[in-house]
Amino acid sequence: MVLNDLGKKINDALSNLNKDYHFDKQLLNKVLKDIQLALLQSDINVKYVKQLSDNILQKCNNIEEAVNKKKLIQQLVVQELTKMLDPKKQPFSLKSGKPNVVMFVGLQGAGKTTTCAKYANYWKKKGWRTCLICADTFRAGAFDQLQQIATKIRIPFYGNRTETDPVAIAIEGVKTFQKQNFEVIIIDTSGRHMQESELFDEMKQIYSAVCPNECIFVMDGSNGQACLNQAQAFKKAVDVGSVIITKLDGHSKGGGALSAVAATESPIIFLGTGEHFDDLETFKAESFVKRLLGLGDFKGMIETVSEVIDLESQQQNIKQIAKGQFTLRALQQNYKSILKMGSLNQFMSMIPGMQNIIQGQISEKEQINKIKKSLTIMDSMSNDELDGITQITQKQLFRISKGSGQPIENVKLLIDEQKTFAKTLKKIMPSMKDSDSKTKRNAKKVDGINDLLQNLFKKQ
Ligand SMILES: Nc1nc2c(ncn2[C@@H]2O[C@H](COP(=O)(O)OP(=O)(O)OP(=O)(O)O)[C@@H](O)[C@H]2O)c(=O)[nH]1
Repeated sequence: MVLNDLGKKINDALSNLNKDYHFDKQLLNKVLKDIQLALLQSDINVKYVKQLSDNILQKCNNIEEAVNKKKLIQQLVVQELTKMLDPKKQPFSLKSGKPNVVMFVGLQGAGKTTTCAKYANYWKKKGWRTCLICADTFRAGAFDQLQQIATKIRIPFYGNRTETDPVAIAIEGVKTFQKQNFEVIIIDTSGRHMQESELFDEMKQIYSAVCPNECIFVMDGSNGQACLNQAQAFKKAVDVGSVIITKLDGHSKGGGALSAVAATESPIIFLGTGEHFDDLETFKAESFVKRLLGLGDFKGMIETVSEVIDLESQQQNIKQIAKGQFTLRALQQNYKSILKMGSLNQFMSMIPGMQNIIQGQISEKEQINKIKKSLTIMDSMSNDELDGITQITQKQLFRISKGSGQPIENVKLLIDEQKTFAKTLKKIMPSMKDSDSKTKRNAKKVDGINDLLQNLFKKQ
């Protein structure tokens, strides 16, 4: 995940507090110094670093009495980092069935066009009627770039190659899509330099003309603490509702951008973590900090799982699983749910300790490919085969392999995988028999998905 190094360094500092050590003020100061160093190395503003360690020190008055000192300080670090990154302001939430107009602004090359596409893809995957408008008439090629991406992710696109007025394009695009009952109408605008007052005026004109429900400021995270001035300049010009920080992949100094934006009190909603459409991580301060420190985020995980799995419509599936019948169809449904969850790595980092397990294992792209291959194979199976009514014979193996275009070994591997999951579930199901509460059902789904995910991350 983003800022892996920071998380590792803070954890290294905390490991000095193992119970066996003799604890005194000197040791506490050393631990706090190491934490300060880790934060400074990831470019977090020195003012925040000082504030954070002062606050922790103040709350450590009775630490000698604490049974688990490491845990106490870890909790304080989580609290203080969360406080720093959480502006306590709720970001805009989309209204279902209504046209939500979302305008993207930012400096030249910050990653607006790419992020518009990622944002569109994110909401489309969640079932929203989403579309894209190119109101960038400044950069030659912006029209083609967005149109090509829109085609790739199958999202309706509006642009006008011959019109030179971005305001007219934005108005026309919004009108067109409103008439067609689109719910998320995304406007990409030209990139600006902070000194270019004309382009700032143009941005204000588009803003006034379309009155967006949400204005998102896209910022290049590799600019570190300079992000603060940029965010403030844009906030002054238009009513920036929230921020997306891009290019945080592999940027060890990403803490600078995070803390700088936090100072503007605009909620950060997503982080851009790569050039691909799926490289977008949702950002919630507490969840982010917990995952950063490898503590997992069960609340976030349950929310994610409940969001993508319609428990009511899956009653039949759950009943079957409860009887220990984990069929290929159940596996197919679970794999489809996993694909809907967005970033797999982000999901995995919600599981405590999983961060260490997945490091060095197969990449997210490889996992997704593996799932997609399995789904292609299952698409070539009959209903009876998926439901376990017919045994899959050698002849059927050949048919499925031919139909899916996958080698026969992959078909066998998938069937073995399903048998392993079924066995595991049979073992753990009896302990759940006496429960039917929603939370336990959700927790059970999470368990099942954990098993699947753990397996996916194994090197083949
Ligand atoms: N590594 C990485 N690259 C990114 C990310 N987001 C965007 N990029 C890359 O940044 C470059 C600029 O992205 P664009 O989306 O064209 O930027 P823009 O803000 O629309 O550019 P202008 O319209 O000229 O202002 C492209 O090469 C993108 O692939 C990210 O999260 N990570």
